[in-house]
Amino acid sequence: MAFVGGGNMARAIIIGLLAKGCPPADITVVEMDRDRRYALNQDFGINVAAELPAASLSDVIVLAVKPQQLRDVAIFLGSLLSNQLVISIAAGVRCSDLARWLGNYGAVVRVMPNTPAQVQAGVSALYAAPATTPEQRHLAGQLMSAVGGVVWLEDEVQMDAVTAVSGSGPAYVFYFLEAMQQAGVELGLSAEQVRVLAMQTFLGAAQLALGSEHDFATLRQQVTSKGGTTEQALLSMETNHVKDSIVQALHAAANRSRELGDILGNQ
Ligand SMILES: NC(=O)C1=CN([C@@H]2O[C@H](COP(=O)(O)OP(=O)(O)OC[C@H]3O[C@@H](n4cnc5c(N)ncnc54)[C@H](O)[C@@H]3O)[C@@H](O)[C@H]2O)C=CC1
Ligand SMILES: O=C(O)[C@@H]1CCC=N1
Repeated sequence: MAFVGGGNMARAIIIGLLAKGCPPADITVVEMDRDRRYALNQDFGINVAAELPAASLSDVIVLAVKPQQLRDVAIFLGSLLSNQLVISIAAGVRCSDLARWLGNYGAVVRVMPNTPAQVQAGVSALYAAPATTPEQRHLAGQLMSAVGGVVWLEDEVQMDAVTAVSGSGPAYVFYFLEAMQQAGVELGLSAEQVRVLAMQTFLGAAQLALGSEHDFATLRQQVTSKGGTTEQALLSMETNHVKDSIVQALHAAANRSRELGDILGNQ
């Protein structure tokens, strides 16, 4: 398989694939930045190249450049395609626009992964363009399930919501962890102590929810003793409209995904 663009997200998927046992020789990355290219080769022993034709030798080509860089890449790549599956992980960009840029090439699957792919704990949503074959859909699902969970979408419009929830999601978790670390330090713990406490709390809570039949609200109530400490924390969050802010933030992310699709699709 080949990746076009060897930045943060491609790197995360590649690390996950290698840890899963994918041979380094099976991965090629086309990366235009010389330092990044060199680092990818040094760190992982994978094939690297500066020019797009190297990617067209692969059966699966994952487009992992920024959404704003995708059109130029696709226009060039289109003339090099024969029968490959093209996967795009770019936020916002719709399958129909990508297929058009590729020269009306329909074997396109749109994927929204996230960076925990690096530790095979990612989650990806996939949407296959109508012209893809069952084998191509299977291949895309296989690739992404090597680095985490997979959810297929019937309606591409849902990709904006997925991007807001799980694509950007790890950043919200880290933001919350940063806040917990700041507070923990202010309250007298060392940064390292809070790091462990906060991380394990997130992991443990997610694992608890995963194995539970209860909804999130019930699990929250199970922590919240009447007249206790959690009640005060949650009261403070309610007073400060924390939940509303988070809801608004996800709407802003989904809006941006839609907007990127509109702007870039009009080019
Ligand atoms: N970072 C994340 O958590 C996620 C990112 N995505 C999507 O993944 C894509 C990549 O995002 P990041 O990895 O964060 O960006 P990034 O900026 O770290 O990586 C993009 C890479 O593409 C390279 N590049 C640009 N034009 C190129 C060309 N013509 N040929 C070869 N290489 C080229 C750049 O040098 C850079 O290394 C974006 O479209 C983004 O929407 C999707 C899900 C999550
Ligand atoms: O921030 C972004 O645009 C990309 C897409 C989802 C996560 N990172």
